[in-house]
Amino acid sequence: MSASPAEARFSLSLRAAAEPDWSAVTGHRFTDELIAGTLDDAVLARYLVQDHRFIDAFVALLGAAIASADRFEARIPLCRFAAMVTSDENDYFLRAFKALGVDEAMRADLPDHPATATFKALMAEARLTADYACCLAVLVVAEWSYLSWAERAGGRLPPRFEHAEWITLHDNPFFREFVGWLVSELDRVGAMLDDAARARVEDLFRRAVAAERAFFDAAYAAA
Ligand SMILES: Cc1ncc(CO)c(N)n1
Repeated sequence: MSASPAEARFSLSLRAAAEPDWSAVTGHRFTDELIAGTLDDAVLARYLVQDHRFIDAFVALLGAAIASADRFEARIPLCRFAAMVTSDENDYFLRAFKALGVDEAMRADLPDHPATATFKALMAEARLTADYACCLAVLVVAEWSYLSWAERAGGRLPPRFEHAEWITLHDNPFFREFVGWLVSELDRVGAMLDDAARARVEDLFRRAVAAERAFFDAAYAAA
């Protein structure tokens, strides 16, 4: 996944340091039920309303990564990914809201769950560093963790599109290649950091994994 084994160790060590939260995210009950097609509609609706707001802050963070990347070769995959999220993925949200009977008034009335607020604040913090490595740390957690749970479906998809498409959006050749590149990019940039900068990346990475776990947990909290 990375240019050299020495660089590869940075992302793997970040992931290992984020246990047990990393495994709690990638093996979360939400993902098990999604893959099995047994996820409760109210849980999915609650999750998607909050996640659409996550995506807003996430696209802004992608923009900061695009702006702070050290070379044009890095801006290209980030731009392509931003284009996918704001087209195919946003379209999925709108169709899923319709299928689940979630209208715009309901979406507007629901407050941010504390888990959403925490995650949005973390993404804003990373974005406002205007530092490529810090932006990458949070992006890598979001995309690598989602690829990891989506891969567990192993190509067997549940019948309803609300479930199946949320899996395939996070496990398809384009997404797999992007996540592989994103992780190798964190390894490349991480190899150039001093100890203090490395510690900042580690801190953001670990807090992002904890935020992912709390975000899935929140979907099961009473409305
Ligand atoms: C909370 C969360 N993390 C990661 C992703 C993947 O982009 C997502 N859609 N939502």
